[in-house]
Amino acid sequence: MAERFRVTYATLSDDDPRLHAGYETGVDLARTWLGATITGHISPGETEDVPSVEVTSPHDPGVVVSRVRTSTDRDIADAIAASARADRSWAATPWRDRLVIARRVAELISDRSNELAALMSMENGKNRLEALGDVEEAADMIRYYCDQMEANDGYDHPMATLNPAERTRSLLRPHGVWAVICPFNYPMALSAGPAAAALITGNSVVVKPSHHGAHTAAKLFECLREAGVPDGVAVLLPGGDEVGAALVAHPGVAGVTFTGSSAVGMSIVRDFGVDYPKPVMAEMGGKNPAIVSDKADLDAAALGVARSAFGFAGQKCSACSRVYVVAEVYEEFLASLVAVTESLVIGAPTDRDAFVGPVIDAAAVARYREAVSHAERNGRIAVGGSVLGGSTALPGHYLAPTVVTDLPVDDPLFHRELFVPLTAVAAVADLDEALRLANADPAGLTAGFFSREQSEIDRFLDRIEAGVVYVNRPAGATTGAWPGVQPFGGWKRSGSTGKAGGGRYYLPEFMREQSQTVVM
Ligand SMILES: NC(=O)c1ccc[n+]([C@@H]2O[C@H](COP(=O)([O-])OP(=O)(O)OC[C@H]3O[C@@H](n4cnc5c(N)ncnc54)[C@H](O)[C@@H]3O)[C@@H](O)[C@H]2O)c1
Ligand SMILES: N[C@@H](CCC=O)C(=O)O
Repeated sequence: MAERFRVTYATLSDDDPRLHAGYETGVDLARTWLGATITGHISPGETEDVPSVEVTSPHDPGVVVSRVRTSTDRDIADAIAASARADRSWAATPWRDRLVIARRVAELISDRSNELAALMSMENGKNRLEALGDVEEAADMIRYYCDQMEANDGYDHPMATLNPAERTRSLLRPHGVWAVICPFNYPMALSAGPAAAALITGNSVVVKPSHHGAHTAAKLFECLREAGVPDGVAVLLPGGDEVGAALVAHPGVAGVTFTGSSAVGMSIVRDFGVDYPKPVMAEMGGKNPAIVSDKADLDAAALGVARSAFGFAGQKCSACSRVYVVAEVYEEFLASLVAVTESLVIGAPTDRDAFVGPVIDAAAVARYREAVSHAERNGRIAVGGSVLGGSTALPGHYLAPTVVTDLPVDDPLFHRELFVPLTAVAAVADLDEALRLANADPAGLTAGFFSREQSEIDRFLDRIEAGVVYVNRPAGATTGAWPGVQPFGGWKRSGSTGKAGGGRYYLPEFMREQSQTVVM
């Protein structure tokens, strides 16, 4: 086993050659997995021979990463039935025993972080440090949720009594079959995290990955099996959007954690639980602002904004896609941001030095082209603006990191989540105007602020409407939360529950309270 390194999203220095040697060994192993057929639960009578989707690497459309077999309606119905049967004994398994298994899963993930990260780099284009971070975040989420279960005594507590002959306890109990629907951009952390939370709290879980995360999810399922999660307790159901829709429409699903776009998330929030209310956790899109005061360290601000705007080519829900800068320092900040942006290395995600990799698909390239041409007509491109893919070195969906200026503050580029490496910058009169604009958007996921003045910091923290906020963070103005450190969840259009993953209030969302009074 390769030596372990703990890479987080705030890891800025990566000059240890052993880290890179480990990852490169992972690349060699992951290459041998390319082209595999990804299947999940296949019902008796169904075969592998149903429509499958060929998933190619965003870096190189000539590389087939996987063939994802589409789960059939029968697979889905049978998987949910099997999951419901398995859940009875899983829910009855003492929670401490469930934690032993979950912690084994976390160790297996950490042991395999190099090959899992390398596979992810090929599957969705995430660069090596970010992919290693995604894998390690998955393991740390599991560890954190285990610690939370222990810290809360399995959420089983004695209550007061009104009669000496009576004993009452309050306990949180699982719901049953829990669906986890995952986005393409964090295929380990955002499948393993919610799935582990569901399992630790005694639910069985059915996971529907994105096509560009299905291979990584299949490797997660190998860890679950090897750690001892019983058959049926965790089921993989690969497929497209229609599989996700069929899963949430099935009456046997008791709860759902969805992570993805606001449009899909809001439709699930509206439609899930027709006969009676059922828990739905929807973690959705962002349009995350950074505010730069005239009292800021402008170099730190430029670095933090660039890392958050262009890390994973702008494809994080937490990406910084709009920046409001107090007019006095606007030109100086912009020059610094342009310089940092020009210095970013664009390259194959498995390359050691690459910071910006490809975007996920041709649809993302089309969104970028449209946004750039809109910015050229209505504002100014300060840096970037070109489609780079198609060369021998960069055959896939590569885009230049782009900073757009001189747009009116109500321009759609300040409000549409684009999920490409493009950020819009505007000058504002003061912090009050910046806060008003930041809060005017219906999204409320993350936000960042740069200022050295405490009274301004207090005002920002008091008034900003977002679930995850950072002040003076060059490692990421709006990105880079870590489980147990920064609970991650959105306000307003960005999240449905007001509680956050990787935080103290997450596990109870997967359970329902029962008070039990017994007269002796
Ligand atoms: N708030 C967060 O924590 C968070 C984290 C990561 C990504 N995101 C958001 O996710 C989006 C990017 O991911 P994406 O492009 O994979 O999102 P997406 O909404 O297109 O897809 C997410 C998942 O939902 C499935 N799906 C699609 N239609 C469905 C339906 N009608 N019913 C059930 N499932 C359906 C997809 O197949 C996929 O597995 C961005 O908007 C980003 O901001 C949010
Ligand atoms: N947790 C990640 C974002 C996940 C969304 O895509 C961050 O904090 O940057």
